[in-house]
This record gives sequence, C-alpha cells and structure tokens, in this order.
Amino acid sequence: MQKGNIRVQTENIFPIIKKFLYSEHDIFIRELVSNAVDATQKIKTLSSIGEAKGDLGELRIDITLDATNKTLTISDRGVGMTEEEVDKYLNQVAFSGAEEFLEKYKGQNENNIIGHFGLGFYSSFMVSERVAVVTKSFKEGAAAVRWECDGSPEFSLTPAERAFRGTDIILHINEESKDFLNAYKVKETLEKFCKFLPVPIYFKDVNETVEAPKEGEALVEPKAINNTTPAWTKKPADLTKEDYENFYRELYPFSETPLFWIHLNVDYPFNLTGILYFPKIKQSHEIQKNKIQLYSNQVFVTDEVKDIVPEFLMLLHGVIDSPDIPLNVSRSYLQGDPNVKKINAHITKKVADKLDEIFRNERTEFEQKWESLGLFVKYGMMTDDKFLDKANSFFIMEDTQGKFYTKEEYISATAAQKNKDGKQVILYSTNPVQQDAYITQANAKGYVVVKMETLVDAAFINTVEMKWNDFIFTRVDADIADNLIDKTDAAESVLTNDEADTLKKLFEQPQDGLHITVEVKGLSADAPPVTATRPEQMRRMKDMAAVGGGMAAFYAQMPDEVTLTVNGNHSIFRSILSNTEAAQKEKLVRNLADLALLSQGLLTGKNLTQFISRSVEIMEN
Ligand SMILES: Nc1ncnc2c1ncn2[C@@H]1O[C@H](COP(=O)(O)OP(=O)(O)OP(=O)(O)O)[C@@H](O)[C@H]1O
Repeated sequence: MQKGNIRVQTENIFPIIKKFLYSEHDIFIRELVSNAVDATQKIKTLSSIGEAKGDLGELRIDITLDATNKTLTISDRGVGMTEEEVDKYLNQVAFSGAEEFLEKYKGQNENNIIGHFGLGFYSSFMVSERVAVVTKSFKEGAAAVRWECDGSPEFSLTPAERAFRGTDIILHINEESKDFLNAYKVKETLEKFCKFLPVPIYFKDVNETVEAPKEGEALVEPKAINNTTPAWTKKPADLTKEDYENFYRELYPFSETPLFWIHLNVDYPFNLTGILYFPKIKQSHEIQKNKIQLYSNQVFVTDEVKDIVPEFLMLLHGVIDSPDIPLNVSRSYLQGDPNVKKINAHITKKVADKLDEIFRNERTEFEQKWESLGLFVKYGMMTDDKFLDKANSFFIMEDTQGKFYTKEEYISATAAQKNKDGKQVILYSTNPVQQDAYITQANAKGYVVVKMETLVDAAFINTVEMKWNDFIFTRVDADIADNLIDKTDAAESVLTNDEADTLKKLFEQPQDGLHITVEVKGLSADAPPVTATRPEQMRRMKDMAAVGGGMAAFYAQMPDEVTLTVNGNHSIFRSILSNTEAAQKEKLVRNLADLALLSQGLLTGKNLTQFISRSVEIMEN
C-alpha cells in the first residue's frame, strides 16, 4: 500500500473548495458523470484506431444509490486508470488546478468565484466526507487499484479487485449533503444535467424493492434516463418535421407546437450546434425568457443564456451546444469574450437568413404566423441594427382588410401617400373597430391603413421612425382624411369668412379635461360634418405616460389635445347657421362636437351624461 500527501501547499484545501468552487452543490454529478462519459468516449476512440484490443462490451454508466450505507457510486466502463495514472491525474494534475485556483482567488469576494480549474473530480468533496476510486485500466495486464481520500491532503492507494475495465467513484455522502441520498433528488439532478449525454446512463436505488414479474409477464427492463442522440446532434437532412416537434416536446412537455425552427450547425470559426424554436405566442405578456438551454458537448450547463444569445432572441426556445463557450466563468468575463460575441452575431444572422428563406418560400404560411412571428421580428428590429437591415426583406404589415405588404410593396401600393417632404406616410390603426370611421374615410381616398395593435407596435413605431429616413407613421385618426398626408393644398369652402367665423365660435366652448382647437375647412360635402382628431405627437406622449416612465407624470396631467375640424361644405351647417333659436342652435352644435369626441373615446364622465340628456331634449323638440 502506498500512502502519501497530495502535492499541494495549502494544508487543507477542501474546506475552501467546498465553500468557493461552485455555488450549486449538485454540480458534482455533472462533473463526475462527464468524466465517466469522457472515459467512455476515449475507449471508443482507442478501439476504433486499434489501440484498445478486444470486445468493448456494453458501454454504459451506472449511478447506484445505497442510502443505508450512505454511498452514491458512479461507475463507467471507460478507459480506467493505471496506478501511475491515478497518481498523475488525481494526486498531481487535479491539484495543480486547485493551486492555480487558490492563487488567483486568495482574499477575493467569495460570491464572484465560480471558477473552473480542472477541479472537476474534486467537486465530489463538496458533498462527501470520503471518496474512493476503484479503477482498472484497459491496458493489458493493468491491475485494479483503489484510491481513497477523506478530504485531507492525505490519500491511500491500495491494490483492488475489479472484474472489468473502468472506474467506480464511490462517494460517502456527508451529513450536510444527505439530500443526495434521496432517490428523487438524485434522479432530478441527473435529469437536469445528463438528459442528453451521449452514453446511456442507468440509475439504481439498491433499497428500492423491484416487484417480481407476475406469471406470463416479462421483466421490465430498466430504461436509460437519457436520450443519447438528441435531435440537435443529427443532420437536418435526417430529421422530419415530426422529429423536430417531438424534440420540442421532450424539452418542454405540454407546450404548443412551435411555429418554426432553425437548426444551427457551425464549425468555423467556432463550434456550435443547436436548434432554436419560434414558439407560438398569443399575447405579448406571455413572453417567457430563459427558455433556451446551453449545453457543452451534450452536458447541460445553464439556462441563463444572456450575452450568448442576442437579447431579442431570448424569446426563442431550444438548445445551443458549444464546447467553445467558456462555461463556468463569471458573467463579466463572458461579455468580453470574443467567441461569445461572434456566436451572438452569428445567431442573429442565421435567424434573419432563415426568416428570409421562409418568407420567400412559404409566404402564405409566414403571413398566417405573422401575429406571433411579428413580435420577434419587431423586437429584433428595434434592438439590433444589423437585424433591422436584414429584416427589410421580410418585415410585413397587415392592412385592415387582411392583405400583407412588405415596405417596398407598401410604397408601390400607396403612391398617393407621399407627403410634401417626399416621405412615405404609413397610416396605421391601433384599434380597427374603434377607428372604423377614420379607416373608412382613409380607404375612400385610396389610402392603405395597416394594423399596429400591440404594445410592441407603439414602441416599434417610435424606434424605427428614427431609423427609417423615408417613412413616417401617422395614426389614421390623427387628422381628417384630407390632411393625413400633409400636402399643403387647401380645398375651397362654400362658407363666407363671416359664416366660418360664426361657426368656429359656436364650436369653441370649453369642455372638461380637454384642450380643443377648432378649424373650419371646406371638405367634400359627403365627408362628416365634424371630425375630432388628436395630434400624433401629443397622443404618443400620452400613450407613453400611460405605460409609465420618466416624464409620465407630467404628460399624464396635460389635458387631452383635440382638434375639431368642421366641414363648412356639409349641408347641415346651412340649416344651423340659418336657425334663429340661439339655444337650439347651441345644442345642435354641441351635439355634433360630442359625436366627434365620442368616436375618439374622449367623451366620458359628466360630458357624456350631458350629451345623453341633450340628445333626448333635441329629439323631444
Ligand atoms: N471516470 C474516469 N475514468 C478515467 N479517468 C478519469 C475519470 N475521472 C477522472 N479521470 C482522470 O482524471 C483527470 C482529472 O479529472 P478532473 O475531472 O479533475 O479534470 P478534467 O476532467 O481533466 O477537467 P475538468 O475540470 O474539465 O473536469 C481526468 O483528466 C482523467 O484523466
């Protein structure tokens, strides 16, 4: 038997490892099972190049829980280790990592330290009072050895018995980690980190009594807890629509079928595979971030993909697998990492290319899914300038009749919607039902009104208007139809200046909570007699105030700005102007104004009550 001291300067580093290394103790399972997978892959490789002789046998990893003896054992049938290798890898190499770790982080804030320094194997001491390794190398004539260590720098190395090539890591679970002697806890942790590892993993609880099969029933074979060949590791050409959808359900049970997916496969200048899904979203408040899972060679790492995936794509679901992402380093390091930046840009480009492809090849389907899809696209256009450029080809707008337009198509369909500055005016409606009267009038002039109904749209309009130099957005009720496109040509009014003045004064009566401006214009005789509009800029400020933010309180206090446009050419004003009963005349004018306000949703409270009783009075006359 060999006894010795692990070569490390510090008297006892284990308390430090326990405290500092990983904030999540369950990570020891990830580390140990990953080592078992590595050892298994190595034997496969060695066998394929003829360096390992003979039959490899079944390659599997077994996790065995024995709560009575307080042990958890991870066994593999991989390369194993010779005595020299145990000494080299467990006593020296692993500890050089430990020393480096201590050097670097001496005296630092412990919360910042989640490092990875080749301490994988030693993470087992976070949960164990004693760890034994029984291993037998694949090399011909190698004898099995047992290495044991109780967490002090002392270890023992003795001859052992092991029938087959491979390694058992036997953890004697410590008192404070006794959670890991619970089968559910172990299974849950395996499920979290090992669900897609490439070697079959079996879990066994030795204290669980397995019922003997009844007469005529076959013994139920235990099943591996993992899917060794998840969809993202396969070639897109080998996968059907169902395969992608099934894999989605494997990741997110009980979720609705996704809209589209993108299979990522990059090998230069970095390695990355994965599948990103566009989920179906019915309402913007349903959006859930942190649904993308990050893997490294099929080992689960985290579902916090911030910095790796562009912000707007955090709305997507799926997996990304890359051995090139520094995994256990701190957030600030990740942000500055050149690989991470490249990956981020690449994902954006891939997603844009895919959307472009779907749009060109399956436009009808794309349009049908635009309600959900549009949310990602608009969010992306707002937050990422590169994406904004690319999105020009597939960003679409739906008009109030259900027809879709790209920006270019909108321009060619709306030649009449160029204003005096040569900008294309995109007319939009935030509520086609409520704004129906305005839409009808705009359509009558041949204008195309598109729907911009969600909260995202409000922010979207504000953002892209600043970036698209040749477009402005105007809400369809921002002005009377004749003035929506500012062309500076005025129509003739049939009223004399005096008559127009009288009419203006009649309409200029204060209204609670509203700031009213009146203008008399000569519009076409069949246009409505009075139209209430809200100036675009002021209305947007009010909308923003409603959502909150810096100037919210200020704008919220401002009275609503309303412009009443009186159509001097409407026949009703002939009869009103010739009416000799002052009180009746005033009531009629007031009612016309109120009707216009009503259509803008601006007639409320006392004003509304008065309107109703006045209407009844007029009808009684
Ligand atoms: N199950 C095993 N079978 C064979 N060799 C093993 C096994 N576990 C560990 N080893 C050997 O011990 C070495 C140290 O393992 P450790 O987990 O500490 O670091 P690592 O795997 O090299 O790096 P990482 O920090 O990424 O885990 C490994 O490189 C490997 O050679």
